Amino acid sequence: MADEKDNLDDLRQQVDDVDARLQKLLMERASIVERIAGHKGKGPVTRPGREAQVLRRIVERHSGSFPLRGMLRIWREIISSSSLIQGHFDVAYFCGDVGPILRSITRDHYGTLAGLIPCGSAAQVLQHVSESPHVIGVLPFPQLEEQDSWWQALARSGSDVPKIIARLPFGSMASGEDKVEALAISRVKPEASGEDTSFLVVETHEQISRSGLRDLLQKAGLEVLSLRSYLESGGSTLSLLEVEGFVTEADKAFDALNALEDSRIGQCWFLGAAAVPLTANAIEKKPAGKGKQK
Ligand SMILES: O=C(O)C(=O)C[C@]1(C(=O)O)C=C[C@@H](O)C=C1
Repeated sequence: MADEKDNLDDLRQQVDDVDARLQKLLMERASIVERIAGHKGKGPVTRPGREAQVLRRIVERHSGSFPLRGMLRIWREIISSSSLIQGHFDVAYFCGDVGPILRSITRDHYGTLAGLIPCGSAAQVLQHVSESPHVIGVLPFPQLEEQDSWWQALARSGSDVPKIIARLPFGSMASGEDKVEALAISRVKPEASGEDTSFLVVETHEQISRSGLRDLLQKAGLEVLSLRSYLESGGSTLSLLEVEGFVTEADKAFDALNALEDSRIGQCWFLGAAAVPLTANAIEKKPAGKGKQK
């Protein structure tokens, strides 16, 4: 029931006023972003760690009836448009088995204006990203027992080797598609967001059980969250590990692994890191829908 004090025209006028203020604030935000761009030089413009911090703050502050998922979606558009103010970037995504879903996850995350490059294979995505610092790649999250997965191509050294920089969807936005996850790769250096997981590849020369490998890594101070293994033709095994925290080659855990001097362990590579996405729980616990909030 409408409140008798409220006059419809007045209320619409108030909405118009709020819209004008919002737009003015977004234009002000854009001019600040232009100044941020001046600090970045010619390098890549996106900073996934910072983006995660911005979105987490949106969740913390949120209250009232405006749906949080919608709010996050708006902010993804703001952030992506703000990246494009600073410089062009394209997103190459793998349109294999889960192609249509990966496309919509990519579009949700990188916004309406990002140029999307559909790729028929993960190798093509990797090639686009390797060739340009202005291309981000989106690839399916590695599955448990895949024999041929794209992450093996990142297990090498070199400054032009792409790194994992983000995990999508970050805001668990498109309902029904949440179960499909993807990883974004780029030549941007991964940056910590304060709540991250990292991806490492460890080579092992002899048969070693999953739990044995987990124990060894724990000795080096690494908390393994998940592990995927791949047997190479030469007989050694490559294992992709997702570990707790932001752990780069510069981390003491890498030295600790070498210091173990365990002959079963070979090389170890840092593949990148990603901000831990918002859980559906964190989003749903925020009120949405009709009714006044405290
Ligand atoms: O903080 C920055 O570096 C920005 O460029 C601003 C901003 C944003 O809109 O908040 C935009 C793009 C980056 O990926 C991260 C954040």
